[in-house]
Amino acid sequence: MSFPKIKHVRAFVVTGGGADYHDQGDGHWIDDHIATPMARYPEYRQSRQSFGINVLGTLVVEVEADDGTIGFAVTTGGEPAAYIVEKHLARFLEGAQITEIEKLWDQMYFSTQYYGRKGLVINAISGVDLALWDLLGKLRGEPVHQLLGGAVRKQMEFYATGARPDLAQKLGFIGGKLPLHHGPAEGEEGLKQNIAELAEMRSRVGADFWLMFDCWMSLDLNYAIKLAQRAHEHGLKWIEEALSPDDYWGYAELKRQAPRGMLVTTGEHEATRWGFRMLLEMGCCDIIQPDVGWCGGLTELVKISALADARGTLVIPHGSSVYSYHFVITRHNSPFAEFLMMAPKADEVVPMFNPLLLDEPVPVNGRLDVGALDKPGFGVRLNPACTLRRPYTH
Ligand SMILES: C[C@H](O)[C@H](O)CC(=O)C(=O)O
Ligand SMILES: [Mg+2]
Repeated sequence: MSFPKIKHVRAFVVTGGGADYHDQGDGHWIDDHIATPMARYPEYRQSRQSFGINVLGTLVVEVEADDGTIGFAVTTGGEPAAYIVEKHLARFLEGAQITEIEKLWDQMYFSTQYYGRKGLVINAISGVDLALWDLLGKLRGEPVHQLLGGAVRKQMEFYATGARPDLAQKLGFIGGKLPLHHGPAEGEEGLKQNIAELAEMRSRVGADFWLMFDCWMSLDLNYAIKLAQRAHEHGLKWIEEALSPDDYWGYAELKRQAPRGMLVTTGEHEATRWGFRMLLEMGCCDIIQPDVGWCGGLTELVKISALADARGTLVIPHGSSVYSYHFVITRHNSPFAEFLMMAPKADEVVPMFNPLLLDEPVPVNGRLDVGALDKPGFGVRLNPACTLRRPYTH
């Protein structure tokens, strides 16, 4: 069977929400005194935007085939990632077969390895990889989940990340993940406030609703162990990304010392099969949370997931909206998914990458039927009302 070849690759940037979900306006829960590694500096404690969390913006990658069909994807990375796509990665794609996704991934990864391996470069590769899967799905007239082997269940269940798990419960989600508000620099008083917030939420949602803490890399091991111990009596289901992503040894110790029954999760800032192999083999966590837009794309996520599956570890992708849903529905070791509440007060469901995508599926009553994903490719369109800027060409 012959497919058109890849004719052209383009990279655009967009600001204001989209895949860079931290790029929100004033008064949003996602920028309200959330614990971060930068909170040791009082001047950067109140707002993550103050230290530049939203400085990159969204990257949009378009891959056009000879017949004019366009696949696209969005991730975080903005202008520097657009440079990498246009000036470095595009050369491997243009003129290649669209069906050569494995080879193209390999070429993108190894040609950038001397300055890449994790972070921005892998975000750029992920964006290209997802655009290739979108294009392949469109050319074959099949949804991406079908290209991955097909759905293993008819419906996905979601937990919600945001400041109001009590409202998420009313909206039908199976659990709520709270941002941790205070880190080690705020001492015992901050720790007490963290526990008080959890206790308050527990009193609102009852005993059975899942509650989790997202610590966004902000803690040290001692604090993380104390937090886990004190949170245990309030039924914390998991403690997420407590430590620096580089501290594999700390995670292994945290997992050893976490109260029995509490899960340790991490991985949203980890990348590639080699990074996740470290987390898995060092016994760092119970759930890995790769972001498909940051870990190397779908081609890499499939490998990461196979490693995890062989060890009995769950893969619950971080955010990434529709790009992760097409994966989650195809894997038994991804039994539920995350939904990031992008409403400023976390009080209603709005599309995660709002306003950038049209037809972006969202959970209804905390659930999404596979039918909502049954469109060619990833099944989403770019919103023409959003201004795309192409900073580089080649
Ligand atoms: C709420 C967290 O600090 C972060 O913004 C999102 C995240 O880590 C997650 O969804 O997981
Ligand atoms: Mg997280």
